[in-house]
Amino acid sequence: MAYNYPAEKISVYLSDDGGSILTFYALWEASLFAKHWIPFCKRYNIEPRSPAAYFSESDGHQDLCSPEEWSLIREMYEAMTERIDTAVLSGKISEEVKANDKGFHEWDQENTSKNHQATVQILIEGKDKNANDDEGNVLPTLVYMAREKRPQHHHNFKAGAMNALIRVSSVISNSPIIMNVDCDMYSNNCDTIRDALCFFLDEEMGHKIGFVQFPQNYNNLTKNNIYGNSHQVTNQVLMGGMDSVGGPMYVGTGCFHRREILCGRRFTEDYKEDWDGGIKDKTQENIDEIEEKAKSLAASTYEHDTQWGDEIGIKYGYPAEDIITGLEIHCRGWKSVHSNPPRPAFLGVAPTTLAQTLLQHKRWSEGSFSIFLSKYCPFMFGHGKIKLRHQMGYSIYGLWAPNSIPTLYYVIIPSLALLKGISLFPEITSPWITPFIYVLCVKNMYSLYEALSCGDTLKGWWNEQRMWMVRRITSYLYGLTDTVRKLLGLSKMTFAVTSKVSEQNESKRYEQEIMEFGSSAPEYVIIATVALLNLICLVGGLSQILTGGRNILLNVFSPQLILCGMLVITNIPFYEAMFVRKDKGRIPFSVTLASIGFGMLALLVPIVRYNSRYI
Ligand SMILES: O=c1ccn([C@@H]2O[C@H](COP(=O)(O)OP(=O)(O)O[C@H]3O[C@H](CO)[C@@H](O)[C@H](O)[C@H]3O)[C@@H](O)[C@H]2O)c(=O)[nH]1
Ligand SMILES: [Mn+2]
Repeated sequence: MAYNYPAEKISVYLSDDGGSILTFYALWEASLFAKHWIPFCKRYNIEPRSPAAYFSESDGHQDLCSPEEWSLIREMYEAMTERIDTAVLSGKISEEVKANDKGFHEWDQENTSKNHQATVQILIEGKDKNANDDEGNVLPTLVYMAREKRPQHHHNFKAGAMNALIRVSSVISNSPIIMNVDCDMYSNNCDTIRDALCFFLDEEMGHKIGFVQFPQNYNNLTKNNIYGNSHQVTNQVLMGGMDSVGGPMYVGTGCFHRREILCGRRFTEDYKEDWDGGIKDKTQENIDEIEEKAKSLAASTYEHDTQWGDEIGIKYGYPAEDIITGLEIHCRGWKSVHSNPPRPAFLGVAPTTLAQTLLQHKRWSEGSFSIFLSKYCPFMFGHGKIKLRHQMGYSIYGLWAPNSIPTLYYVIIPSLALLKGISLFPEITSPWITPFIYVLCVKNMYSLYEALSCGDTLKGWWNEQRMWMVRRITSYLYGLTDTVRKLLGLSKMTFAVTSKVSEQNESKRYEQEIMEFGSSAPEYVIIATVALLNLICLVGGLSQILTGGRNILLNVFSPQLILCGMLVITNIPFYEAMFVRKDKGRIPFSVTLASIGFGMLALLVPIVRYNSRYI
């Protein structure tokens, strides 16, 4: 709401899929606080303009204005958050508060998060003369929306919510550009709207651009980010690279779309945006009428027998609705733009535990793989419509899930073979080893170079290598099996929302960069088994080579020894979590026990290599 942009041209919509009166109350409080906060931001040009972010990072900004004024606004903010927290704790809103706004009566009837009627409440009607801030300036329009949800109707998760928002906003503001941002992100740069509009308004290229995507950046990353969530390389290298062959993917948040494009429009060379044509002039209709009309558009049956979710709006039926929607837009002829300004446009919350990270990656890998196998496979769907390199850029994610199988092979079989004295690679002195060494060195050196040049630390890169492996043998494996199950009709699509809260000790360990396990999830058993197995194989293999005492053996087995040794070094935090750490986030004993069991089983598996001279 506090963007550096004419307020009468901004309308802000909050979609609350839970349909909670507490969320509505918080938004109502925010609408009152905005009257003081927005003029304060603009007067002193402060940044970031999310009050939560601003007050958490600055105590000493008093030199901007008089200390009294600063303290006053801060006290106002704190009093507001306290009132909201109290309401959340008690779980209800007092009658006194309810009397302030007709919107609270929407909850007079029984409402649950999965079963509730549509609610649309215009909290600030931007063009209303009474809706001014402290200094008499116009405020942006502010709307609360909870689409109707009924257990008997499928709600299509985030895509369904976005489509309801597109329709509801069409009768309230109908602005030609729609920016969307997830609930776990905030705006960090007050000039972002202007930045994005520069692309759409460009005289030469502007008419070709369908959306402007800002990267996902996080404000809670630790220095060496143990869970490999920095995404700097993806943002700068992959997205930047795609920018040169047609444009980055739509990644679901921090993105500006043309409304018409979300509604299915194809690109034509003579396309020209009608900047004022569609915008609603609200003075003729009264608010109640608009709200009623908007509610009917957010009904759970509205989309039945329509093109919504297919030809119109965000696509349904895939866990990564964003990627597929972006692909379709590109295939309809539009370009997109990757904009990565030095001051990040949006900041969000990265997962702070291993479980959250793995869950997120499971959804991404599963979503992208099911796209790859569907009629939207970038190579087929994009054939003849987008460049081959663009198709390849799209497919990197698509092949994450099947990548779990070769990775599992590489982290288990060569090590086991080492223990059993079976050689799988050419001798270290043979010229045939060159491709292996070349791939190993070049891949690692290049990824190290990329990471460092994108601002990651050396240790951060190393942690990323560990997570690279862990994600492949857990999340991606699950993504693969779940996709196959879905193909066979054994399970249905879900959208596992990533949790955004962690317990205090957990957060402390996150800040200290200590990996969080704590529960006995099956994926931890996989991680622990692989770690233990490699340790046993390394010790066993090494001692055999040493006792064998023959130079030839070392010669033959060094590739496997190097691989196994590297795995063991990568896995050090897992050994610590199993055998050294005492805190609650360690790997539970039951997991260690199970992985010892599985490790034993794996040792029993016979490995046979035909035509080998060394068995
Ligand atoms: O039934 C639902 C489920 C989710 N959401 C919203 O969807 C957003 C994304 O969910 P989140 O749990 O934050 O998922 P992430 O793992 O962070 O999502 C990433 O990946 C998704 C695709 O898988 C994209 O849609 C997101 O934009 C992108 O941030 C949030 O704002 C949710 O409120 C809904 O509105 N309704
Ligand atoms: Mn998110």
